[in-house]
Amino acid sequence: MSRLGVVVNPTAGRGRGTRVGAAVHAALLRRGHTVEDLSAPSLAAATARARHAAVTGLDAIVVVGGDGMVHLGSNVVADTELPLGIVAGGTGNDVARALGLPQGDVEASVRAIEHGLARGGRRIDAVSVGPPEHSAREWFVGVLSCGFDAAVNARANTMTWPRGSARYVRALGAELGRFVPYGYKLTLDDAVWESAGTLAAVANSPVFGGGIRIATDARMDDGLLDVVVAGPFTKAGVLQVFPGAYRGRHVRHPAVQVLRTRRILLEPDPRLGAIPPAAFADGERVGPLPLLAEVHPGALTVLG
Ligand SMILES: Nc1ncnc2c1ncn2[C@@H]1O[C@H](COP(=O)(O)OP(=O)(O)OP(=O)(O)O)[C@@H](O)[C@H]1O
Repeated sequence: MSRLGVVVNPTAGRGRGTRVGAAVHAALLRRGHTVEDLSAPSLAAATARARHAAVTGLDAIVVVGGDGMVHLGSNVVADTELPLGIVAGGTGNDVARALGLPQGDVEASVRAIEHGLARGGRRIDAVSVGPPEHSAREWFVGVLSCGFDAAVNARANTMTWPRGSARYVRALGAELGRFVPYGYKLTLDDAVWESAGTLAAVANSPVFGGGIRIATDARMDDGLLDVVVAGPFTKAGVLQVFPGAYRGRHVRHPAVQVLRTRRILLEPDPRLGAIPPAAFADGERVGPLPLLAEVHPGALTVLG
């Protein structure tokens, strides 16, 4: 039987988090595990609690929620031997989906976690990111983006209505009205991409934004990042290409390129276009460019 630190996001899945969290606790206790509740009123407070508990001899950290909770868990256990269990109960479960983990099914998630505890878990890549001039880094496991979608995400976070995906549609309309192409300089292992552009996404996993297949060939255990860049679309072009991205069709567009690298320096280039929006990774705000991101092969152990 294991000693598990469980972090629940009460707001995940449109407010269903508390109920799902209670079901996870009950299921783990029923199966004889010791459960330590590490949930807190905010993401930052929950991260701090989980970090503190991680050094007290837990067998795993288990997060309950969406991609934001996977982000939290990754930032606690990446580059350590402590494994991460995921009970996917968010509105966006892109990382769980990419890993083939159950979604919205507590019993199946608990079985997957126990399977991982018994078999030792699965190693996947994690990505460190931070300002190039400082050594401070945070981790992500899904996709980092500093393109148009990041501007939409930031705008949606300032809105209180409507709820769910309708909020993103409203934010998209608002951002499209003021959209001008951004100026980028991206320095990869073997190439430099300097261009006006609409999209710059650094993908460790193939899907983000609640099902957008941004980097169809990205693998979470290949030691590589798939960098998806798109040239300067018009507003009409954005509207034309965006819906196809849910099926990964955008990569066929001549203005879209997919590059591969282990390390990438993302910088604004004001000569080429507007300052790109602050980056989001796993749906959480990271910060403005410049940013340096680097993949760490096998740095995260996931149960399941
Ligand atoms: N007590 C809390 N613990 C953790 N995260 C919280 C808490 N309260 C609010 N949040 C917020 O919840 C967001 C993450 O939600 P998560 O990804 O787990 O679920 P979700 O339903 O998929 O969310 P969304 O679709 O809104 O991104 C974070 O941005 C975080 O700031």
